[in-house]
Amino acid sequence: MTSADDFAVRIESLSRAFRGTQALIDVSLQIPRGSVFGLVGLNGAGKTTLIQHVIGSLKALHGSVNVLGQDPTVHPEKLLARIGYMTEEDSLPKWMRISDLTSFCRTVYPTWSDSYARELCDMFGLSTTAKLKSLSKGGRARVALLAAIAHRPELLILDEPSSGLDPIARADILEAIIRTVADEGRTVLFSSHLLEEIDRVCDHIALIHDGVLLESIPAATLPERYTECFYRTETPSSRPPEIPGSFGGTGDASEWSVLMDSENEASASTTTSIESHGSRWELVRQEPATVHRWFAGRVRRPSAAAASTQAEGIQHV
Ligand SMILES: Nc1ncnc2c1ncn2[C@@H]1O[C@H](COP(=O)(O)OP(=O)(O)OP(=O)(O)O)[C@@H](O)[C@H]1O
Repeated sequence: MTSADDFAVRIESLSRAFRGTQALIDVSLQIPRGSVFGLVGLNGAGKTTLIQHVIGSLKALHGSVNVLGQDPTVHPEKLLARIGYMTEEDSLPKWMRISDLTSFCRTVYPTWSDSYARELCDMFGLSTTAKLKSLSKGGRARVALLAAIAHRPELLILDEPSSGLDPIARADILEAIIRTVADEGRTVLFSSHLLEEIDRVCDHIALIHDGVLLESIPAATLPERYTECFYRTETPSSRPPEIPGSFGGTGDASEWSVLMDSENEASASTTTSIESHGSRWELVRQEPATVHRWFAGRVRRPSAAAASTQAEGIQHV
C-alpha cells in the first residue's frame, strides 16, 4: 500500500495561465521517493512552469503542490535547504571565485559538505580559486551542479541542465551524479529535451505537451506497453493505414509505421493484414517502441486524414 510519504512530490489538478496562455492544464503528478524522474516535452510544453511550482517560485493558484511533505510556498527557506536546483540559465554571480560560492552555500545549507564539494571539484577538474567569469559555459555548469548537490539534497531538480555541457560531460557527469543521488534514496526530477539522456538515467518518464500531462510511465514498462508496427503496401500512400487504436503514424510511400498501445482495448491484437483507404497493408515487422519513437508519436500533431479518423474514435495523438 502506498502512503503520501512514498512521494517526494505530489501535484494535484495544477493549472496555470499567463496572460491568456495556458501553460499548465489540470496536471496531476506524483514523483516516487528515490526515483530519477524524467520530465520531457517540446519547447513551451510547460516543464519549467511545473518546476517553478515545485521549488515554490510560483504559487499554485489552481490545484495544489506538495513537496517533501510541505507546501513549497510556506516556509520556503526550510524546503529550499532540502532541495538542490540547477537550471539551464547561466545565473551564477560571475565575480565570485568558486571558493566564495562554496562559502556562501555553506551558510545557506545546514547539510553542506566541504569534503564532497572538494571531491566534486576534483572530479570536474575545477580549481577552487578560479573566478567564475574565467570559466567556460560548461565549467560554470559544472560549478552550478556542484552547488546544487554538495549538500546532498533530498530532492535534486535539474531543469534542462545539459545545455551548458559538452557531450562527454553530459554523458559522464550527469549520469554519475544522478545515479549517485538516486542510489542514496534521494529523488531526482530531471527535465530535458535530450531523450537519450532521459532514457539512460530515468526510471520514470512523464510527458507534458501543450500544458497537458499526456502520460507518466515507469521507463521499464514503456517498451513492453508500446509496439512499433511496420506496414507495407503495394500502392504508395501519403498516410499510414488506419488501424483501430494505433497512433503516431510515420513513414512515406509504401512503408509506414504506427504505434500500438497494449493497454488500449481497441489495439489489443496486432493486425497482420488490413484494407485501409483503398490499399491492402501487410505487417512486415514489429518491435518494442523506443522512448524517442514513443515521444514523437505522442506529440505529433495529427494530419488532416488522421484527424478525421480521430473524429471516428481512432486514437492518433
Ligand atoms: N512568465 C511568463 N509570462 C508569460 N508566458 C509565460 C511565462 N512563463 C511561461 N510562459 C508560457 O507558458 C508556456 C510554457 O512555458 P514553459 O517555459 O513552462 O515551457 P518549457 O516546457 O519549460 O519550455 P522550454 O523547453 O522551451 O524551456 C509557454 O507558452 C511560455 O511562453
